[in-house]
Amino acid sequence: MISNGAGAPPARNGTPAPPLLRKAASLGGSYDVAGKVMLLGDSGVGKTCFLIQFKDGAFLSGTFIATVGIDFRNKVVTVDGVKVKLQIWDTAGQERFRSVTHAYYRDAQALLLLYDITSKMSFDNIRAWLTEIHEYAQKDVVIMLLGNKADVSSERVIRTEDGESLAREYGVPFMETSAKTGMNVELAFLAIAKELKQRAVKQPEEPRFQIHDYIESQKKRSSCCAFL
Ligand SMILES: Nc1nc2c(ncn2[C@@H]2O[C@H](COP(=O)(O)OP(=O)(O)OP(=O)(O)O)[C@@H](O)[C@H]2O)c(=O)[nH]1
Ligand SMILES: [Mg+2]
Repeated sequence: MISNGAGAPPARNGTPAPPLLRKAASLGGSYDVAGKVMLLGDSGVGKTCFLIQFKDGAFLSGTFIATVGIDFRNKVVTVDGVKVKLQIWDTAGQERFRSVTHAYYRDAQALLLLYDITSKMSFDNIRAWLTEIHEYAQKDVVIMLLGNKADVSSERVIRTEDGESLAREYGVPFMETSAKTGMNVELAFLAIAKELKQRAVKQPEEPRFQIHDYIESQKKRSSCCAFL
């Protein structure tokens, strides 16, 4: 069994606890595993709304207030009986804050890279974001590509297939999301939590968690686009 974080986790089968798990326990608090997730993508794609939808189940409509610099929220999710504390960093998409956010890439275990399905520019900039990620993030960082604002089908300019093929090219999982309706928002974070949990507490006989397969089997698809 895994400790609730109040003390050192017990050794399983005589093997010491993996580093992520040990670190979480030594920090105290009621969780078993901790990990840092960063939200990335152009200004206005919906990163802050995506985080608020996950954290509070609410949608920030009305005037768009661009994030200044960087901010974070914590949320603990339970996956397969293990409590995973996600420290979610919400970055500013505006170019002038780029040097501030670069400094945070190195510490992140997972990156959620968003574009807006109603903005071609935000989609075209994904390649540049991936170049930055490869430059500044850890080699084994988990990356997920998300096409946000899937609720606005009337203004869609990026087809689902375009997102899928870009994700395939870079070997990253993909889905369309909506910070407004909540579509696939929780799933994105749960998939990350499952991956982090597996990395921290995987038993030798346990099959490796396949994030691509998990997302493909769980994701909801937006019903639209037949006309595109
Ligand atoms: N319809 C719809 N609108 C959204 C969605 N997500 C965000 N928005 C709207 O898009 C605008 C920008 O959202 P933010 O979450 O502030 O964008 P951001 O990516 O955090 O932008 P920066 O902080 O500048 O990087 C706001 O007006 C939101 O209400 C969505 O899924 N659907
Ligand atoms: Mg923001």
